[in-house]
Amino acid sequence: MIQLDNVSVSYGRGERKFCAVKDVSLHVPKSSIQGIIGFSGAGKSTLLRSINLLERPSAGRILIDGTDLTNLNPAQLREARHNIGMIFQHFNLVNNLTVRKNVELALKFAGVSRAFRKEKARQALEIVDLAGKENAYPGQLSGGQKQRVAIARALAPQPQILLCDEPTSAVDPRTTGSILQYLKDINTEFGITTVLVTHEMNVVKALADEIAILEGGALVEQVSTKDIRRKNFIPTSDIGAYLLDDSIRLNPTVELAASEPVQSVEELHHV
Ligand SMILES: Nc1ncnc2c1ncn2[C@@H]1O[C@H](COP(=O)(O)OP(=O)(O)OP(=O)(O)O)[C@@H](O)[C@H]1O
Repeated sequence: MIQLDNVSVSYGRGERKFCAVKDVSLHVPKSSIQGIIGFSGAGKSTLLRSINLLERPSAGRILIDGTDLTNLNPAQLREARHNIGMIFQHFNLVNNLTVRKNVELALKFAGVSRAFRKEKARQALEIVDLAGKENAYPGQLSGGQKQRVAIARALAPQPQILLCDEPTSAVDPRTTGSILQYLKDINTEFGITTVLVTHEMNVVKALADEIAILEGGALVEQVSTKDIRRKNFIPTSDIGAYLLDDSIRLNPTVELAASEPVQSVEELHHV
């Protein structure tokens, strides 16, 4: 279970201080899928990254199964993060490591023995149907396969929570369907609580149980996909209205891209 209590996140200091997430409270029940949507710059990624403290809130609490992550010391936080997997828009694979070594990364950082790592990586790659690709390098894979490796990497430590930052934005529309299916199957089979940031209305409706709408860093609306399907949803925000149209993608400029380098050492440790 994830509980965000009055979370705010700021960037910069003094006169340059900018509040990217403003006083957001959100409850994500165990084993559910929470979508987060909003226009570009609304604070979606910042909010998602605050859940594992990749962005530390300037105010509020992040409770995971009742433990407030903002109160933990660095060693405790590292331990807590083993329970939280993360996948990124541009996969963040390490290009000079094989698929298997990429999947083993989080386990290696956790000090897991080589034999156990290998077995966990094998199991995780099986889940995403990449059992034959252990020795391939990321450069030899399609975008969809790279994202499946990233999913396997996030799953290998058997987390209870999976954070997904635009997981289908950098793959073609046909591949999007298969990535969504893997995420859905993983949620159903392992009961992993999933938080999904996306621009794509059809993606969030296909996957999420609940959808939170952010505008200017604030949570302006929350709706269940069940209510949308039953036509029980009367939107009060612009984006809420877009939810009724499957063809809309809030940020059409996202490029179908090859993988980008890992963005920070902390991120690399948190895969
Ligand atoms: N590291 C940073 N330093 C300063 N400002 C930042 C930083 N990261 C994000 N921001 C700003 O915070 C705001 C929210 O950014 P964020 O990436 O969370 O939005 P988003 O909704 O995920 O956008 P997008 O859909 O374009 O990815 C934006 O105005 C952005 O410019």
